[in-house]
Amino acid sequence: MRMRSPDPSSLSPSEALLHGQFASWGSGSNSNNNSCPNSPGGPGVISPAASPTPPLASNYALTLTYTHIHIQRLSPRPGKEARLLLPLSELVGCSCPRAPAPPLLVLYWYPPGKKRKGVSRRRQVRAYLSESRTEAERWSAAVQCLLRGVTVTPDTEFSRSLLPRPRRLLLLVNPFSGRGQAMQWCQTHILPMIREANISYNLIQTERQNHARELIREISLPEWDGIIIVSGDGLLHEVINGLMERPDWEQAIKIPVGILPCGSGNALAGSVNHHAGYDMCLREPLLLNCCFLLCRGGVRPMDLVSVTTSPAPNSHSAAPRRLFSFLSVAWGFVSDVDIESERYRGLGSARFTLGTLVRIASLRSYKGRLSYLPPSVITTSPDATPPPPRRPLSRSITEGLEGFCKDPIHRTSSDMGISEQRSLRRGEGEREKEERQRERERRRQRARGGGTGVVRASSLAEDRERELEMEAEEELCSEKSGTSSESNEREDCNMGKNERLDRIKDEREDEGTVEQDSSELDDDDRSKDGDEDDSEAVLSAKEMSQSFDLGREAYEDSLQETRQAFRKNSAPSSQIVSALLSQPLRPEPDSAPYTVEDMDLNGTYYQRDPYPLDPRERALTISSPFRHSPFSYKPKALDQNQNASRPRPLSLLQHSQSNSLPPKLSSLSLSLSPTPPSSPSCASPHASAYLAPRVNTPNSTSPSPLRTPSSSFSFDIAEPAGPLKSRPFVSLPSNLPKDDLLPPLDQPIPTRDWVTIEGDFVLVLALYQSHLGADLHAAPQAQFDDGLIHLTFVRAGISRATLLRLFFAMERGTHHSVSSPYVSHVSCRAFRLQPLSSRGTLTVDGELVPYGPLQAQVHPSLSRLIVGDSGVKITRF
Ligand SMILES: Nc1ncnc2c1ncn2[C@@H]1O[C@H](COP(=O)(O)OP(=O)(O)OP(=O)(O)O)[C@@H](O)[C@H]1O
Repeated sequence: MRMRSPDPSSLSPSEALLHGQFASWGSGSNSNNNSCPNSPGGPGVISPAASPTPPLASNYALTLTYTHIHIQRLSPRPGKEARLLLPLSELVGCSCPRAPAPPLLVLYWYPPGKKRKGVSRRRQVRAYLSESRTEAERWSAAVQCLLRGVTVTPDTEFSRSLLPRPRRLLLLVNPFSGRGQAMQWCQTHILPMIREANISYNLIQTERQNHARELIREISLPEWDGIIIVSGDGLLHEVINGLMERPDWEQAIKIPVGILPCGSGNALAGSVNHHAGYDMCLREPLLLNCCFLLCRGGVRPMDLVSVTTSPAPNSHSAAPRRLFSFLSVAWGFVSDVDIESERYRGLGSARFTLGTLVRIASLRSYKGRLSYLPPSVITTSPDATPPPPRRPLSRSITEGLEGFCKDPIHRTSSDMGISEQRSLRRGEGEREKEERQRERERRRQRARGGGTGVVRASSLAEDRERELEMEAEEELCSEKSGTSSESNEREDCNMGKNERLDRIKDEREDEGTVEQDSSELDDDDRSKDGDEDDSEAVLSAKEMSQSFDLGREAYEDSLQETRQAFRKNSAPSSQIVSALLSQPLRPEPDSAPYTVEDMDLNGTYYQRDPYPLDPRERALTISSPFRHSPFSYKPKALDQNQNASRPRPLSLLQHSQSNSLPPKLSSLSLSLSPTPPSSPSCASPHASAYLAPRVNTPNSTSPSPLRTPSSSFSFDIAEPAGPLKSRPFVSLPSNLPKDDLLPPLDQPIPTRDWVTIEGDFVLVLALYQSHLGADLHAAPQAQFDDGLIHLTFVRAGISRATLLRLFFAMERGTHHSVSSPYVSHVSCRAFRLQPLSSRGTLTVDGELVPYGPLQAQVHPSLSRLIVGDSGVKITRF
């Protein structure tokens, strides 16, 4: 029992709404208990034969204020210790069971208790026996009035008639979500609490994909006070889109929606939990927190993002498709992990951790173009008159590049670490070198007059990252020095290290005179000599492979152990990763080292797998993504090995068969054209010549506008990574909110105010909630209704160690302090993503969408989310 001051007798009469005397019920001490006072029958099933007064009854004085119930034991042993202050904010409800039950005031209290990780609520039912039924009902009505936000004063005559009608909720349960526990948790946790909060409900189990979407399109909404999803985020995606497909979408989308987390990611539930001020938690503690907040009933506005995707390849219509998203758009690493980790679904949320490790071990990158509109730019419709010319608000990305970057947008990326110079053909090296020399001069002049400092910061971070990698290599070398058979590798290691040290030294010397220019110097040095560059790349690939190679057995053992650990307990990511990484990260003596096997004429490395994985997990490995074409290709077999024992949602089975590897790509470069390369035509049927890719053969130095017949270079809309969710075609209402910041998907975006980055990406993530999963605090600054899309993008070149650090830090939301020039976090109001790699996965709210150009715009506060008492703009439902 939690005894707290103040003394109820010290309350001023103006604070007290009610005061009365009660006797104990049940155990006699009325101490904490987790059973209903009417047990074993549960609330409202009281046996009249039950003894109302135990042998040693206690007496209590109860005082109700606006915020608390003060409980003072009068006998036996009155005194300071016999006081309890019960905050109304921790109650979900109260009741007065009907006759023939005794006249009881029953309080349903869910105080938060500290757990090893996060908060766990514990149900406590406290029952007090009143002198009369009228008195018990008066108290029950008073407490419920306060919980429902009814205005009361000390003069109010409390009765049931003051209470608004009980709330009615439609619960939609996906019985297959997460580990398939949704129905069980309904019985054990959700329905009992909802009943205690005096909420009436209808529960519908979904039977198939899109069932919820179809239901929501048809039902009469005024009958419901809220629609609650008992599942993962995917079912809410269906509900939101079902609401937006209704002719009355404007009212429909205002119906409060809530989520009770039973999925494996539970991103929105993680955000709700976080904004309520609770520590990160998973599984039942998270469910209890969210259910508690639902019963409290606070609602606040939530932004929705309108996403326009390319048409599905097999669809009749060639028109882009529009859908509404409440959570995220992901491309590359994040969507790959989401889709590929379906095979570990039995692990619950740990599937993402395992998926992350697997994907980090076989890292891929994707060529593409990302354009976004920063939030401070006030832009009207693209058709409207352009605003007066002013300096673009594209901050550091284009700053410092004026004059350097005339038309080819992809060069702007070099300032942020994309360093596309490294992928330039040798024939272009001289011209580039001269250009850079001139730019260096310009920068020197600018540096004398002050500058942004952004470039400098990036280069330092890059140095740090290189140093860290060298430290890792050094460790590896020193470990290897114990084994004589690997002396050649040791030499390689040292050579690579010395070369790099020299290079950093050179750069720093230059920095002594030119503060802001390190990234250019770095690039300059790198492109100094094509031969040197190549050999260094080979070395680097070798070093990197050594650093991160996991031997087959070690990996499989650790995987096995990790899986066992997962089964026992769905631990937070960091514990899981430690379990996995506690295995020595050394190559097995027998296993072939992870080396460059071959290099084709285009500079594409073919590598052996870092470890002979299950063929399903075999994937690409990047040696040194900036230097040459990043991809080497290993075909990925379809996942034949799904666990058939457990019924699975159709979409999950489909996802699990995704064949999402990028194809073998020769080194690509884009022909340059004066036309702003911001149209997504690369993947549209109306592809423009300026984006036509060309093959970089040794003899082809000039861009060819013609398409190559090679299928791997086809930029027509590619097959999606896996079969897409079959959505019945529903024509959207014509008066949906317009994406006034965006032109149609097949037209170029405005050049003014937009920022475009082109290059090789490891991931692009657009998030509008604070969490990407219940334990991934990926956008700490995000609010439900901030009117912003929070973009994180990671460019190729990032080391695996840094990427892992980034995800670790994301658990605590501290990843913005992970300094790497390859990682960027920006906010925007609209963006366009144009994948230039012909294969990959794109997800919206974790659901697969057609792979191809996609664009999105935020629509602030379009919907309403049940969040409990957190936040300021709360109305009750
Ligand atoms: N009864 C059902 N049978 C098959 N599929 C269903 C059923 N109900 C819902 N679905 C679909 O299952 C997919 C996954 O659902 P959901 O996202 O809610 O769970 P999850 O994937 O376990 O959770 P999370 O997204 O948090 O990982 C959704 O695309 C949804 O449309």
